[in-house]
Amino acid sequence: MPDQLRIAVPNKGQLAEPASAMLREAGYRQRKDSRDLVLVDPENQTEFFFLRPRDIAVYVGEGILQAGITGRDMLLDSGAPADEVLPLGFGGSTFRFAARGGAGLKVEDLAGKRVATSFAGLLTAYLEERGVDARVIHLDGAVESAIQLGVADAVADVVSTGTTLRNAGLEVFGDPILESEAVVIRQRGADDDPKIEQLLRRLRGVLVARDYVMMDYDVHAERLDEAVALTPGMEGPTVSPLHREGWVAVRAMVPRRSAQQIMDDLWDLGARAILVTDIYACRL
Ligand SMILES: Nc1ncnc2c1ncn2[C@@H]1O[C@H](COP(=O)(O)OP(=O)(O)OP(=O)(O)O)[C@@H](O)[C@H]1O
Ligand SMILES: O=P(O)(O)OC[C@H]1O[C@H](OP(=O)(O)OP(=O)(O)O)[C@H](O)[C@@H]1O
Ligand SMILES: [Mg+2]
Repeated sequence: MPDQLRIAVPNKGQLAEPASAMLREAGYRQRKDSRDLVLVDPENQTEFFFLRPRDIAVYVGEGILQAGITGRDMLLDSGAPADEVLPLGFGGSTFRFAARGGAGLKVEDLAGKRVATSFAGLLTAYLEERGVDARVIHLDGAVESAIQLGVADAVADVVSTGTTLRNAGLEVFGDPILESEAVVIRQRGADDDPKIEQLLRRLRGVLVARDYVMMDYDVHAERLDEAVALTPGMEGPTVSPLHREGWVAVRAMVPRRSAQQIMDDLWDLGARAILVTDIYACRL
């Protein structure tokens, strides 16, 4: 098919499940068997290729696949000619230096030392920028063991909760090298593509539906300005007349995480019949 969209999705690891869940929420078919390598979604004229997250930037950078989901850290580490076009709000992690607890290292102290990492591209660029001449030891994973096993003096690794580091008796030092999360990537300089625009609009819709709720309430017209200040909505709330003298009904989207506080504040203003509902999907 000529305008079939080809999209790369992580096949395993931390991003695989949440990436597929998000695409499913956006109305795309996703694989049922985690060993499937390709899934055709004829309704959306889209083919999904399940690939190692580390390889996704390579396929997209070469222009073989038109977009992909991977980690920002993996995109930058690859050096592939691809750019981030939409952050997706999951797979959040920080790329950081760590060493034995109490070692008291600073980044400048790494000169002449060995630093193990599975992100050699990112680490080398960071050390070069700061003029620190350290030896980068490239490992595939489980980097936290490198110090105890004596292959490195420090590591640079992905930290999420910090549990893995703690269990290995390591402590972070220096500023975070990179804040990462899952992102949609496209080939650098790729032409606009209506199918990609549609994919991005759908994913943005999922992000909004996850982060916002719809709030409805009734309030006395005299307190409307104060109420609207609490619930400004995206482009101003909908205000409709109520079949009750002096009262209006208001409807606005509010951030999910502050919904309870906003309800309390509206209540204190005299608002009543305050209802919160989930947004199933949206295009803003
Ligand atoms: N514990 C974590 N929490 C959140 N995100 C993480 C975590 N570990 C890794 N990530 C992020 O997920 C992305 C993919 O990493 P992941 O660990 O799944 O791949 P991998 O190391 O190549 O695969 P595997 O660990 O299965 O060998 C990266 O962008 C990384 O920053
Ligand atoms: O801070 P935490 O919540 O403990 O998470 C961080 C750990 O998660 C990832 O490991 P993964 O399970 O992907 O194994 P890997 O090192 O083989 O990639 C990452 O490489 C860290 O080791
Ligand atoms: Mg990993």
